[in-house]
Amino acid sequence: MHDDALSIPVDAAAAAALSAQGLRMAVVDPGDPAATRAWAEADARGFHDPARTDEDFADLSEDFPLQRSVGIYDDGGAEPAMPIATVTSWPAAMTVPGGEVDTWAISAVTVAPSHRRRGIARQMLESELRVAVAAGRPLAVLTVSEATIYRRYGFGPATWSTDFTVDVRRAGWLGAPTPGRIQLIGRDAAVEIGRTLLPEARRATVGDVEIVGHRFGRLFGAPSDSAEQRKRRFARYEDADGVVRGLVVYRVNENPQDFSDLSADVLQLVATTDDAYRALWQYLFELDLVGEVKGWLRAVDEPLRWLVQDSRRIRTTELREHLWVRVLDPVTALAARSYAGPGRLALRVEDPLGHADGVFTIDVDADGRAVVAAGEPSEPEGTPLLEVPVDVLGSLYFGGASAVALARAGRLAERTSGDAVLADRLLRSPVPPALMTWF
Ligand SMILES: CC(=O)SCCNC(=O)CCNC(=O)[C@H](O)C(C)(C)COP(=O)(O)OP(=O)(O)OC[C@H]1O[C@@H](n2cnc3c(N)ncnc32)[C@H](O)[C@@H]1OP(=O)(O)O
Repeated sequence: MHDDALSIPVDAAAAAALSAQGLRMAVVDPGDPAATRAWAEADARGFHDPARTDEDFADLSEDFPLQRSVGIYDDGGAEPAMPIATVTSWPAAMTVPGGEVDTWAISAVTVAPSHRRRGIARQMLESELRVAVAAGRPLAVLTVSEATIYRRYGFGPATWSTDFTVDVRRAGWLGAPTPGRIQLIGRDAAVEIGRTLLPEARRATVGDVEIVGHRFGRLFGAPSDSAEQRKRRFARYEDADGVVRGLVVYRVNENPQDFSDLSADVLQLVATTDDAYRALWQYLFELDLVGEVKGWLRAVDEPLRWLVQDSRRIRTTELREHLWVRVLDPVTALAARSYAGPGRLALRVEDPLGHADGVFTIDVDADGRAVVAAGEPSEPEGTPLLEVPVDVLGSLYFGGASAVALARAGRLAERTSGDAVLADRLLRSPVPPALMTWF
C-alpha cells in the first residue's frame, strides 16, 4: 500500500498503452498554476461548460492539493499544454451501516470531443482502479453524467435519489410543533454551521460521503458565482437549548406572471434531529408568496411524506440512481459495515478485471459485526450463496438494492432457491442509503 495516496505516480500500464497512441499521461503538479489552470479548462471543455473565469479557477484551486489530478496530453497536437483528457480522485470516507468505509472517489472524467472513442477513458478508469488498490482503498465510488458508462468497469448503482415538487398550499402541514426556533442567517454564518452540521449529518446517513474542497463551498453558492450566490437564502434551526441542529439553503425563483405564486428550490436541507427536520420543512411550507417547494436530490424515503395531509401533493419528478460503487477488496469492504445479523452468507464474485474475483464468506455475530474471509464457507450446505458479477456486489454493498429483485432480474444467481431472501435479511439497510451531494 502507498503511504500517501495523492503522490502515487502515473500508472505504468495505462501510460504505456496511451504512449502507443502518441499520448502522454501525467499527474498534475498541484503547485503549478499553469498546469492546474489548463487542467481545469480541459475539464470545463469536456463537460461543455463555459470557459473558466479567474474567479472559477480561484474556487477550484483549493481542490488541487486535496486530489490526484491526471491529464492526458497530445504533445503533437494544437495545444500541447492543455490535456485532451482529465480525471481526478481522492480518498473519501463514506457512511456504511454501523460505521465508515474508506473509498477512492473519482470525478472529472472527460475526453475531448476530438479524441473520443479511442479507449482513452478506459485507460483512465482502469488505471484509477489500480491506483485505488495501491492506495489501500477497498471501494471506488463516483456519480455519473450518464448511467451507461461505468458498469463495464465494475461499478454498480448503489443509492437512489428523488426530486419532488410540493404544492404547499394544498398539501396541508401535519407535523407536530417543534420547541426551537428558525433564524435567517447570511452565507458566512451558514458556511460556518455547515462545517459542523454537514459532517454530523453525513455520519448518520448510510451512503453519504464527506465533502471537501470547492464542493463544500458550492453548496452555499460558489464564491465565483455572485449572481447565484445573491439568490441563496439560509436559515438555521436551533433547539430549545439554543443548539443549532439544522440548516436549509434555498432559493426563491421569480414568476413574472404572478408575484404571489413563486417557487422555491431547496438546495440543501440538513438536520441532525427530527425536530430540526420538521421545523425546517414547516418553515419552507409557510414562506409567503411561495406556492411550490422543490426538493432536489433528496432521499427516497423522506419523512416529509408523513408530515402532510395529502401526500399526492408531493409529486416525484425524478427517481434515479445516484452513487455508483466498485468493490476492489471484498474482504475489507464487507468487514467495514455491519449487518442485520446474526447469520452467514457466501458470495461468489466474478470480476473480469480480477480485483474482486473469488468466493467470500461473511460470518455475522449477534451484534451484527462480521468476520469476512476469502474462500468457501466451512459448512457449504447450510450457507446461502449468491453468484454475483462485481457491479452487482457494488449495488448490494450499502444495503440499498434488493438481492431478491436482482435475482428475479437474472442479475445474480442463488445456489439454492431462497438464498436471496436470506441475503437481504443480512444486507439490507433499515433506511435506504442516500448520497446527498454530487461529486
Ligand atoms: C465520474 C464522472 O466524471 S462522470 C462524467 C463522464 N464524462 C462526461 O460525461 C463528459 C463527456 N463525455 C466524455 O468526455 C467521453 O465521452 C467519455 C469520458 C464518457 C468517454 O470517453 P472515451 O475516451 O470516448 O471512451 P472510450 O473510448 O475509452 O470508451 C470506453 C468504453 O465506453 C463506451 N462509451 C464511451 N462513452 C460512452 C457513453 N457516453 N455512453 C456509453 N458508453 C460509452 C465505449 O463504447 C467503450 O465501450 P467498450 O470498451 O465496452 O467497447
